Amino acid sequence: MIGAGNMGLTFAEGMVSSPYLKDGYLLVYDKSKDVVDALSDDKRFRLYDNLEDAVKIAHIIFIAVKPHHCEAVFEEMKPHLNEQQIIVSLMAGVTLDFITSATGLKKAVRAMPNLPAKVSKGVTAFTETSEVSKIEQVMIRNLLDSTGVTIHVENETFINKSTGISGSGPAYVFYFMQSMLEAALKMGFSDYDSKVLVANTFKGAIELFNQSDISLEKWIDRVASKGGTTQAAIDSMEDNNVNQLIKEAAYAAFERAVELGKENE
Ligand SMILES: NC(=O)C1=CN([C@@H]2O[C@H](COP(=O)(O)OP(=O)(O)OC[C@H]3O[C@@H](n4cnc5c(N)ncnc54)[C@H](O)[C@@H]3O)[C@@H](O)[C@H]2O)C=CC1
Ligand SMILES: O=C(O)[C@@H]1CCC=N1
Repeated sequence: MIGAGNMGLTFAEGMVSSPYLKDGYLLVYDKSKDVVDALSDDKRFRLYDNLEDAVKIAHIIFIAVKPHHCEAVFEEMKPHLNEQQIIVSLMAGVTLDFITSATGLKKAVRAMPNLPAKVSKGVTAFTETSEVSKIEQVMIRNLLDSTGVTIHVENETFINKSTGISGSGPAYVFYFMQSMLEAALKMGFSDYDSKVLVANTFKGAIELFNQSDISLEKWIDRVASKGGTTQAAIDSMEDNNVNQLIKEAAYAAFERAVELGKENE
């Protein structure tokens, strides 16, 4: 695992606690001394402060640095790679073409995870170059599944699209929660009560949604009595075009993922 920040460490932890990796089989490299020091007593990982030593012996190389840092990492690791190795990028935007040309590797996977992976509730979309065999796909999928659920998508456009829906999506949910929290505080609830009201409203609504095949529209109808309070709220959101604005936000993230790919060409 190259880069043990939010995502890299989350996946490293998920993978070592899965049945697919024995303790001590995951090599972790991060450029930051603080990150390496913080993990130095962690017996689950083999820590490296030298990229060359780690990548030489790895079978599968995960990379989770920020997109603008990857070019330097690829350049440094390229001389030490061999063509049997598989590279799995968790980075937004960076294309398979760029990854394969910058590393010389042919077997490459692009995965788009999200932050709930930290609590094993993540969702990851992935796709790969044609050189990655079916068996290798299953192997990678098993590792990605260690942080939640995984979907396979047919091409990279869907990786950029999933960035706009699920990769960035937790932030949209937090944004909506923040607005509701601010409304609760303004109404005079305490900090604690506001958090309890908001967090449990999201949690409960999602559990209901997951427990049946009923559409979201029908769920809205079940909450909203004719001429009642919910209808007043939904009408206010419709008048303010909130539905359209949320869709535009998801597309903005999708388009930014495409742009990030171009910036790394
Ligand atoms: N945070 C999120 O919710 C999501 C992030 N991602 C992707 O994951 C990647 C990492 O993001 P975060 O974990 O949030 O960032 P982060 O900043 O928490 O972690 C990046 C890590 O890379 C290390 N690093 C920087 N340069 C390095 C180098 N040359 N060699 C080795 N390590 C190096 C840093 O020290 C840091 O620990 C990004 O490419 C992002 O697009 C994807 C989906 C969701
Ligand atoms: O904001 C970003 O660029 C990364 C990718 C998806 C979530 N965080």
